[in-house]
This record gives sequence, C-alpha cells and structure tokens, in this order.
Amino acid sequence: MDKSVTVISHPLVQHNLTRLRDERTEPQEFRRVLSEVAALMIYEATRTFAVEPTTVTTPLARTRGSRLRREVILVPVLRAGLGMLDSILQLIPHARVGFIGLKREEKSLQALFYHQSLPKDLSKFEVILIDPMLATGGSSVAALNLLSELGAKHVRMVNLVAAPEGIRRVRASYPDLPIFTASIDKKLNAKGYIVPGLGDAGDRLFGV
Ligand SMILES: O=P(O)(O)OC[C@H]1O[C@H](OP(=O)(O)OP(=O)(O)O)[C@H](O)[C@@H]1O
Ligand SMILES: O=c1cc[nH]c(=O)[nH]1
Ligand SMILES: [Mg+2]
Repeated sequence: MDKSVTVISHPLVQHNLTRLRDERTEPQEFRRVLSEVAALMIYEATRTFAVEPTTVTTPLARTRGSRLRREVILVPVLRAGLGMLDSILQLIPHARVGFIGLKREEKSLQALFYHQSLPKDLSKFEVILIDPMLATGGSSVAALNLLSELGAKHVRMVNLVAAPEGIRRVRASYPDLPIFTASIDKKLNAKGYIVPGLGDAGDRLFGV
C-alpha cells in the first residue's frame, strides 16, 4: 500500500468515526465528535513536523530543547473543513488559518472554486489541508493546486474518510503528499458519495 497514506487506527479515532458514520447522530453531536476526532488525528498528522534544536534555561540549568522549524498554517476547505478547525487550533494555537472555498457540483462532481484567503507566499509554512471527506479527489486536487501555485512546499492533508478513487486521483498529481485518514472506505457510489462513508459531511455538520 501507499506509504504516504497513514490510516490512524487509534481506538478513540475509530470509536468517534463510528459515531460520525451513524445516521442517527444529529448535527449538534456530529459537530462535537468531529471536533474531538480532529484533535486526535492532528496529533498523528504532525508527528513528522520538522524541528530544530534550541536551548532553554530552566529555573535550574541551561538545557537542550527543540522547536518547530516552520510556521504552521491550517487550511480548512469550506464548509466541512470548518468542523475540524477549532480543536486543531486548540492544539496549535500559534498556527495561522487560511481558507479555501470549494463546492462540488452535484451532477458533474466538479469542484467549483468560490473563495480563498491565503498568504501570497506559502513557501515557508508547514501547511495542513483539512477536509473530512476525500471522495473523487476533485476538491483536494483543486485545493492542492492552489497551494502549490502559492509556493507551498511542505503540505500534508487530513481527511477523516478517504475513498480509494480519491487517493488515486491525488496521487496522480502529488505522488508523495502525506495523507492522514481514519479510514480508506470501500468505494464511491454512482453519485460520488463515499460508501459506507458518513453521508454529506457539510450537511450533517450544519443541518443544511
Ligand atoms: O473529493 P470530492 O469528490 O471533491 O468530494 C469531497 C468534497 O465534498 C465535500 O464538500 P462539498 O462540495 O459537499 O461542500 P460543503 O463542504 O460546502 O458541503 C467535502 O467536504 C469535500 O470538500
Ligand atoms: O461521501 C461524500 C462525498 C463527498 N462529500 C461528502 O461530504 N461526502
Ligand atoms: Mg457538502
């Protein structure tokens, strides 16, 4: 299997994923659980962040330490990526936040771009692209292309659920991009939904 895809098998992640899959989970609970699972996933997704040595003076002595080498920017894909943002920010409070707005057109399944707010130059950042769903991969590739046009060099992606088709599509353009997911599901259905999946993540989050 693809070495750049990490399936996070931690029991708490899998427990929460199952709650999110459950069709009876209402938006209020869905928001809470998605937020919790995002925090657990980010712990794993940041494990390979580049660090550099530093020194620090404790009340008792000078000692060696370590600090992140690059600034961090979180980039949720609107809307559903917003559901993972707050809890990740709690863990990386110094991170900046950029936004990419994409909406998948129902019939063509093309990702339509409608918003971006990002720094002009992303080259110095550790970028984390956040979206609960990687389905056909159209939205992810569109977001990754934009990040790449802005010079991003250190990008990783966090998707709660990924379809094999989406991973293949991302791989065709970004062969080494690290992808962190809680599950590689079975397939896409005829309407481009992930099966078994959890339905439309944006709708389940916001009730619309
Ligand atoms: O891999 P793809 O086939 O492109 O599908 C995945 C995209 O679909 C969902 O967003 P959607 O377009 O439903 O927008 P929303 O978050 O506003 O509901 C999801 O959050 C991804 O961004
Ligand atoms: O299953 C899917 C596919 C695309 N977007 C979603 O929110 N869910
Ligand atoms: Mg949606």
